[in-house]
Amino acid sequence: MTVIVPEPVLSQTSNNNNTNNKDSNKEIINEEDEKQDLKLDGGFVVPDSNAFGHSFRDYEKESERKASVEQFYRTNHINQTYEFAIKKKEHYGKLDKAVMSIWESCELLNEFVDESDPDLDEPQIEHLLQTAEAIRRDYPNEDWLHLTALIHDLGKVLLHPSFGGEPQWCVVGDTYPLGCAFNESIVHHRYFKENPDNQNPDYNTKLGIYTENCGLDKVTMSWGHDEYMYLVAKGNNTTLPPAGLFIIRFHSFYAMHRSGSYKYLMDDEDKEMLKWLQVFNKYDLYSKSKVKINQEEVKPYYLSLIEKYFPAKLRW
Ligand SMILES: O[C@H]1[C@H](O)[C@@H](O)[C@H](O)[C@@H](O)[C@H]1O
Ligand SMILES: [Fe+2]
Ligand SMILES: [Fe+2]
Repeated sequence: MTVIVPEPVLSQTSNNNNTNNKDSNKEIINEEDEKQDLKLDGGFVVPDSNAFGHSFRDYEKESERKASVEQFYRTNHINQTYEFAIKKKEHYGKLDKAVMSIWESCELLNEFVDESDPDLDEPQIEHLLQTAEAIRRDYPNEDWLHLTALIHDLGKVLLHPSFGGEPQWCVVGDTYPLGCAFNESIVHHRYFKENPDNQNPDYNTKLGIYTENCGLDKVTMSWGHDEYMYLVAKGNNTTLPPAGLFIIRFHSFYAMHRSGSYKYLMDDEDKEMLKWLQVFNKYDLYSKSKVKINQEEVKPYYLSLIEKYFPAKLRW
């Protein structure tokens, strides 16, 4: 079956006069890229500040979450090695941990707050619904995008005891390639100094074990909820289009989709898919708020999408 994914809507008149939307988080965002992003946002108005009154993704700003988020990234950066990620992928790729519907696993996320996130301290299910509902408003005809948004963070069920009760440092947070040098645009980059791969001459060069433009599909990313949910979706034969799978798999790879690093690992198809990921990212990031979605009201719509794109029960 061929699934045709339309081009992202290029809104001619961006209704966004907000010049204050650059995250002051040391991410190098090129002006041109930023302008292009805004045209791609389908009309979404980027808020000035997060629920704590700060700019989004500001990892240096003093706040009630700063110290714990930094501690999170320290542990993450020291422990995510190439070998570690390969082992986790093999282990979880078996999909023998649980059999469960998509909605059941959404509900499991009710109890978790993401320790890596400076912008949100609400249970994860709120974030899933906020993202999906925001993107649905601006892209009413792309139902695959609504479902992608609903499930993009579902891999965080790895935190749950019935999935192995993994610690936060290998489930949440931004992701990055392993087996090659850590790029400086990665949040709290300095903590990689203590990562053993940083000393390994096979892994600490620009390309490391990869070849120029080999394609992200060939790259082993740090282990977390993105890769896990990708494996679950693929392994259960979802009919979501490739762009949906790409969003799920790389939405935490901010060094690539926001800072423009690691282009040398991408192939032409990745560059095509990136357009949709950048559309999605606006909603993923800027819909984070204290506003609650009425779950019971929207549930029937999402159940119908789940039924369209997934089997009733999935192997996890
Ligand atoms: O803290 C957040 C959160 O864990 C998200 O789910 C992830 O996708 C982001 O990359 C990360 O910055
Ligand atoms: Fe995520
Ligand atoms: Fe998210």
